[in-house]
Amino acid sequence: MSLNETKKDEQKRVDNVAEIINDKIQKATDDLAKAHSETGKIERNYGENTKVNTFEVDDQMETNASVQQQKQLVYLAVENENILESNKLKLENLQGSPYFGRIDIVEDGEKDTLYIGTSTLQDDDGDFLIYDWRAPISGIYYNGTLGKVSYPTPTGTAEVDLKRKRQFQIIQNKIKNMFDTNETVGDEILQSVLSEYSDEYLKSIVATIQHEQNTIIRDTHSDVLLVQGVAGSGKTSAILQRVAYLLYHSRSTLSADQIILFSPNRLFSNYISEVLPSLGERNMRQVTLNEFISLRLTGIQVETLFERYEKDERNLPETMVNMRLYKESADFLTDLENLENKNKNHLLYFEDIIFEGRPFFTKEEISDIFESQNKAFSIPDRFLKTKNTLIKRLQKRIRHDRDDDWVQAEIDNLSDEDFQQIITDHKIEESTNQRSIIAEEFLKDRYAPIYNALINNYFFDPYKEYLYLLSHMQQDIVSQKIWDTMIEAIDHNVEAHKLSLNDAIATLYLRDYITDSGINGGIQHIFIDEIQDYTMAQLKYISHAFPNAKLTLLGDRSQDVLTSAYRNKDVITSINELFAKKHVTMISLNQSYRSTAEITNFASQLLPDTEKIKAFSRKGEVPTVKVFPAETDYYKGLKDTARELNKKYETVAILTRNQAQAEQVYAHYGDESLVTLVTADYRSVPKGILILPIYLAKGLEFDAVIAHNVSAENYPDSRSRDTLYTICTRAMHSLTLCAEKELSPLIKMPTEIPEKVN
Ligand SMILES: Nc1ncnc2c1ncn2[C@@H]1O[C@H](COP(=O)(O)OP(=O)(O)OP(=O)(O)O)[C@@H](O)[C@H]1O
Repeated sequence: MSLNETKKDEQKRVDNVAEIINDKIQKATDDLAKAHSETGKIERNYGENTKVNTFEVDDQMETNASVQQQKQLVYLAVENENILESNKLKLENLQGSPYFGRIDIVEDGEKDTLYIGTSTLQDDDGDFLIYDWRAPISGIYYNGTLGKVSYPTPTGTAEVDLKRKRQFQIIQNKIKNMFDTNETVGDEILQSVLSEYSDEYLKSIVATIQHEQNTIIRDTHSDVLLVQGVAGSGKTSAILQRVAYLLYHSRSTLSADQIILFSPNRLFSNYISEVLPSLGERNMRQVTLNEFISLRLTGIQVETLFERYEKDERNLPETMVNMRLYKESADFLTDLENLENKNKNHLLYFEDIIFEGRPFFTKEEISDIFESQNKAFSIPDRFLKTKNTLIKRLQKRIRHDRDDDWVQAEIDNLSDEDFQQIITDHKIEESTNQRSIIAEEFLKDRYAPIYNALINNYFFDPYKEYLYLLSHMQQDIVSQKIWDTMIEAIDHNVEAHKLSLNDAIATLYLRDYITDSGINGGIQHIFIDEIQDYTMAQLKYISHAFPNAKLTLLGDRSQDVLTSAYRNKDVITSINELFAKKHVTMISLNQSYRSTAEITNFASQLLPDTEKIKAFSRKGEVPTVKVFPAETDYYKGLKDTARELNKKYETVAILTRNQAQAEQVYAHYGDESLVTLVTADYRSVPKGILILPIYLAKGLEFDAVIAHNVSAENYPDSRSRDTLYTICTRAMHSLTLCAEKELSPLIKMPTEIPEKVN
C-alpha cells in the first residue's frame, strides 16, 4: 500500500474514532447533568432532615441514624458525580487528538494492532479503540525496537514480536504527520514539537517520551530514584508523567493526595499545573520547602534560600562557610540527637500552659513530672510519660470540677439549643447522672485549648532546647568565640520570631525527635525537583517526616545557583551516602531538548569537560554576545536588544544574577508599561519583556533570553559558572549575552561568533 493510501486509511480511522468520542462526550454531559440534579435533590433533603428533629429529645437517636444515612447518600452522589466528571475530562482530552501511536504486534501467532493515547477508549462492544499510554503493553511503544520484545503481565512477562511502530501528530482530528519508526520515538515529530514557542504552561510529553525518560516514569521498585539530568533534559516533564503513571499503576491504593512535590517556587507550581489535568489526572500536592517548614513551625518566619542568597551571595568568610557546611550536613542532626541523650540530668525547657490568662499547668509542675521519670529511659520516652501524666491530670481536674458551683451555674445558663447540642454531639443518653455527664462534656469543651496545647506539645520550647544543645556541643569547626557569636545571633533571631533555614530544620528535627511527632505515614511518594538546592539535613528531615514515602529526586549538579559559592561536595555523591541503606537507583539524562543545538552547545562550553551535554538536533540562531564600552551604552543596547527580540518572540526574559540587578535594569526603563519586573510573589509568568533574577526562573523556559551583564566583574570566576549556565539554558530559541566593558572569562566563544558592538 502506498504511503498516501495508508494515510487515507488512518485518517478514516481517526474520523471514526473522533465521532465515537463526540458521541460519548455528549452522553457523558447528559449523565453528568442528571447526576448533578440528583445530588442537589439529596443535598436539599439532607439539609431539611437534619434541621427537623434536633430539638425533640426523643427523636435524637433516630435523627442520628437518619443523618448518617443521608450523609452517606450525599457522599455517594458526590462521588458518582466526580467519577462522571473525570470520565468526561478524559474524553475531552482525547478530543482533537485521540492518539499518537500505533503498534502492530504478533502474540502467540495472532496479529494485533493497538493505538495508544492519553486514556483508554472502548467501543460499545468492549473493543479497545485506544489503549492508555500507561497500560503495560503500551510500554512497548516507548521501549522496544522492532523485533522480539516483552512486557509485564499479571502472570509474568509476555513475549511479542513488534512488527511496526507508527507515530502520529494529529491536530483537530487531522493527521498532520505520520511516520513509521524503529526508534523509541522518531526525531521528526519531536523536532516539530520542540520548535513550538513557549507557553504559559508546561505541556505533557506523553506522545514523545524518550527511552531513558520512560525508565524514570515507569520505575516502581526503587526507594530512592535519583536523577541527574542536564538542563532541559525533561526532568520536570518526567516527574509529571511519572505521577500520572503511578496513579494509574496503583490506582486502587494511591491517590493524588498521597503525593507531594517540593517545587522551587510559586511561579514553577503554576507553570506545571496543567500537565496532569491534560492527562486526565488530578494534581498532586505542591509545596515549597519554606511553606512546608512554616506550616510546621507556626509563628516563626523562616528565611528563604532566596533571601539568604541575596544577602551573602558572594564573599562568604571561611568560618561562616565551615559552620554552614556542618549545619547543613545530616551528621549535624545526628549529633544533636546524640547530645540530647547524653546528659541524663538535663531538664528540658518547659513552658507554662496558660488558660484564660492564668497558668493552668506551670512549668515547675511539668518539670517536676519530667524529673520524676526514670532516667534510664530515653528523653523521648520521658517526654511522652510527662505528657500522658499531664493529660491524666487534666482529666482528673474535669471530673473534679464538674460538680463545682460555677460549672452548674454555667450549665443552667445554657440556652436550650446549646444544651441539646451537647447531648447530640456527645450522644448522651438519658439517665440519672445525665447532668454530670453533660457537665463533664461542657468542661471538656471549655478546657479544649488546654488539651490541644498538650497534644501539640506547646508546653515544650524547642528553640531554647536547640540553643542549649548548641552551647554544649563539642565542635572543632570554628573557635569557641565564633561559635558562641553564632548562638547569640540565633537567640536574637528567635526573640524576633525569625530563623534561618538551617536552624529551622534543626529545631524541627529536634522537636520531632523529643516529642515523637511530625510524622506523616500516609504520604506514599515525595518528588523533589531542583534537588541541588537541598541540604542533606533537609533531606534527612524530609525522609524522617515521610517514612513510608518513596523518593524521586531530580536535579542538575551544574545548576547549583544558590549554594555553589560555598559548597564543596557534589550533591549526587552526598545523596548516595545519605541513603546508603536504601535501594537507590541512579539515572542520568544527558540529552537536552529545550534549546536549539546552538544554544545547548554554547551552554555546554561553560561546564567542565566531564559534563558535556548532548544537544538535540534542532537548528536555530547562533547565540549573540554584545560587549558595550560604557554604562550608558550598555543599558541602551540592552533595551534595544530586548525590543528587537520582542518583535519576533512573545516572551523575552532578561535574566540577572540577583534581585538588586533586576531592579537596576527595571529602573532604566523609563516607561514601565513596556516591561514586567517579576518578583517572588508572582504566581504566573506574563508575556512580553520580563526582568527577573535567575533563581526565580529556575525550572522555567522562555523563547528568548538576554543574560544581563555577563562582564568579568559580574561573573569573575568558576564560582559563577552554575549561575551563568542556568541563565543560558532557560532559552529555547534565542540567546543573547550582554556585557558592560570586559566580557567574563567564563565565556569562550568561537572567534567568529562574538558580535562586538562599539
Ligand atoms: N520527550 C520529550 N518530548 C517533547 N518535549 C520534551 C521531551 N523532553 C523534554 N521536553 C521539553 O524540553 C523542555 C525542558 O523540559 P523540562 O523542563 O522537563 O526539563 P528539565 O530537565 O526539568 O530542565 P531544567 O533542569 O533546565 O529546568 C520542555 O519544554 C519539555 O516540554
